[in-house]
Amino acid sequence: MSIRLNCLSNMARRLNCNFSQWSSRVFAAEFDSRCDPVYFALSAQTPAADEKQSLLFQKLFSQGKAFSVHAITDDRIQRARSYSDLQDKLVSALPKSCNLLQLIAFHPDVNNSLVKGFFIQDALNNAGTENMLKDLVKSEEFHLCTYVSSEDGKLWQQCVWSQRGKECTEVAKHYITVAAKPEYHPSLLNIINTVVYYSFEDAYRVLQECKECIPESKEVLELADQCIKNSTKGRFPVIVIEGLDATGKTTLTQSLQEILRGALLRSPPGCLSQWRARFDAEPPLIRRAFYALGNYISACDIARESAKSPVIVDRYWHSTAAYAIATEVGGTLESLPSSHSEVYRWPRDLLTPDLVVLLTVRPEERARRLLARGVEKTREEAELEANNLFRQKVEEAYRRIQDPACVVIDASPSKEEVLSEVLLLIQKHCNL
Ligand SMILES: Nc1ncnc2c1ncn2[C@@H]1O[C@H](COP(=O)(O)OP(=O)(O)O)[C@@H](O)[C@H]1O
Ligand SMILES: Nc1ccn([C@H]2C[C@H](O)[C@@H](COP(=O)(O)OP(=O)(O)O)O2)c(=O)n1
Repeated sequence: MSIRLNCLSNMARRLNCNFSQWSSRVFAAEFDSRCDPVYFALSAQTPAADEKQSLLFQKLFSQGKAFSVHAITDDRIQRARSYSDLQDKLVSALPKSCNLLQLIAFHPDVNNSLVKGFFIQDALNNAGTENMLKDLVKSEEFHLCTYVSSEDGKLWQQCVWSQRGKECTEVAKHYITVAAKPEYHPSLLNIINTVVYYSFEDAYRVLQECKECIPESKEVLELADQCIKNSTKGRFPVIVIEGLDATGKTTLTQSLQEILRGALLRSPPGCLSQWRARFDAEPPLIRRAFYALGNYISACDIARESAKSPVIVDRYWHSTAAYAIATEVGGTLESLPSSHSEVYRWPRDLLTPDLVVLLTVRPEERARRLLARGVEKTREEAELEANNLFRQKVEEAYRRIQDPACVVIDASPSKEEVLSEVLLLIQKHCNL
């Protein structure tokens, strides 16, 4: 399957089709995270027939029958939750003959314009699939589109369906043309303040908007209300240890705590543990706001403790931003925002540590440690293991975060060697 799809996106590039102008929303159908999506746009006017385009669209839309679905509400919380629900419904209800892909719609270069949806190819063109999707539209939270060709198969149109009274009716129809690949992967449009938050207020606002649908938000907000805004560091150093799971953070932070006679803290802080699973089950918009607030709550503890002793912190803002960016950005390492992108900047109102150490471990060694530990993996960690690419993206995002940037340590050697290397670093950076 991936070979066929790979061919498809390469084909769009090779064909050098006549690209439509970006006046309208552009759609990107993502077939495989390792290659570019196929980009297409809509046009009210009949485009000139183009052999190459029709060939590409035939492959895209006529593998049996093609559909797309996306949530349409303006409420960002409801839209994010509807998208998650829709994914669960589609995964469980679609027949095996269907291929479920991610489809995103966006206005190039317009921040926060990205809307996530799904593209469905039904190889067997089951009537049941179409009826099931039309049923979904009844909730009025979603738009359903079907794709039809002209009789000669040269032109393709997207038909939009909506529930009108008892009937699911076609409400609009547009021609489809190939669109140029944008300079940046469209997922970058939705990082700032959608999955990575750069101020207490921005993260706080998201949970405020969730108070009705997620009652636990109120309790998290109450804890956030108690934390002192813009808390500042005491006179002792604050050292953050970062890295993927099983890179040795727990082992190292415990040793550092003993040797430096310091305080050991973590983000998210213990007071949020009871709600972590609840927010982990929510879409990224909400889940990442929870972790962002966790950092501000931890910052209060760090400020207090660093007045008394050195502070060692197990995960902090680097983790929050790196996982969020890597999850949000589709495609390969090249799709990550470039090194100087503003997405890697540190939030101005968050307490800054003196040193951030990133532990990296060779993939084979990390797999060995995970296996030896024998704990049940979180869904995300299972994905990390299955998806080497995702792991690389998280690590690369860690490395790109600035002010403070992290110091990268190879944590594959023995515990003792890793500890002494980090102690040397601490001496150098923190005057200890
Ligand atoms: N330097 C090291 N060499 C070999 N094994 C290690 C090393 N550091 C940690 N481990 C082992 O690897 C596993 C994961 O370490 P842990 O500290 O729990 O990682 P994390 O907190 O990053 O998930 C544990 O079983 C631990 O004993
Ligand atoms: N400060 C933090 C800490 C964790 N996170 C998120 C990032 C990932 O989605 C998970 C990783 O957590 P996980 O439970 O695997 O971490 P541990 O290694 O067990 O500490 O939590 C965060 O966003 N911000």
